[in-house]
Amino acid sequence: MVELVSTPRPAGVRTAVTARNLVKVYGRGNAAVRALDGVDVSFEAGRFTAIMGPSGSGKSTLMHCLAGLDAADSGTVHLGGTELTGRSDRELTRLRRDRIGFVFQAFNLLPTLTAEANVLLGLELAGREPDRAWFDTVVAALGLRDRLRHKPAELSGGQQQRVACARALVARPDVVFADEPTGNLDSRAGAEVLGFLRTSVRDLGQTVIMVTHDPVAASYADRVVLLADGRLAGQVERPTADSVLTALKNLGNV
Ligand SMILES: Nc1ncnc2c1ncn2[C@@H]1O[C@H](COP(=O)(O)OP(=O)(O)OP(=O)(O)O)[C@@H](O)[C@H]1O
Repeated sequence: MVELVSTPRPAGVRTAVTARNLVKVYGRGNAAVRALDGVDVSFEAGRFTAIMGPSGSGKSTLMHCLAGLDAADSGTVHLGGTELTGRSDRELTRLRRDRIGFVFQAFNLLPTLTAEANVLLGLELAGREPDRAWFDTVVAALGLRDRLRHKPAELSGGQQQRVACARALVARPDVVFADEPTGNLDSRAGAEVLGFLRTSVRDLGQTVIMVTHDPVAASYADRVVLLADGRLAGQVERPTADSVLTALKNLGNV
């Protein structure tokens, strides 16, 4: 284990997502890869956690299993008090729709819809009425008020990712999963998106779990969880870009 700084958990901290002894194997026989090799990890509600590790260490696989996008071979995942493991695709689709927000590297906006329609699409598909006051809060926090009538092609990459963040938050999900959210952005636009994710945790009480390769991006989080070879390899509390880089170097892979 590297840089394992443990801080006492304040009383009353809720756990948003928990994985226990998670195992995921791709392929069979000699070609089998243990992408997750018994991962035990918890993510506290109301905190911003980054998942880091070398290429191939299992970050995406872990995130997909935590978010109910992929099924582990064994072990359990709980979203709050709800067990995700063993559920049908239909139940998982509903759980994701109702309780999880996603921000992907490639934005994944619908090109024919305006920014506003993209933000509200998930609620519409779920048959839920938007809370207009909350919509306004999220749109204002992301600086999107004068961009709502634009289509994605008329927006910069940073603006498109801010629309994706608004779409993730507008349904007040239990947790937002962000997969390399700044991977397609320049450093200024990336800093804006990370600053917003940080604000959504601090001011709006959101829970964010982000996969990233970038120690600077990880420094916006409250905690960094490190993976190596499909296993938990340590964590860094109150990370800085330097402390994250040191922790990664101590894994022997940078
Ligand atoms: N669909 C798949 N079929 C076979 N092997 C896979 C599949 N998906 C992932 N793997 C393997 O599982 C391991 C973990 O992959 P994963 O994508 O979770 O790592 P990662 O840490 O997200 O990597 P990166 O930082 O490069 O995106 C790797 O060895 C990868 O080659």
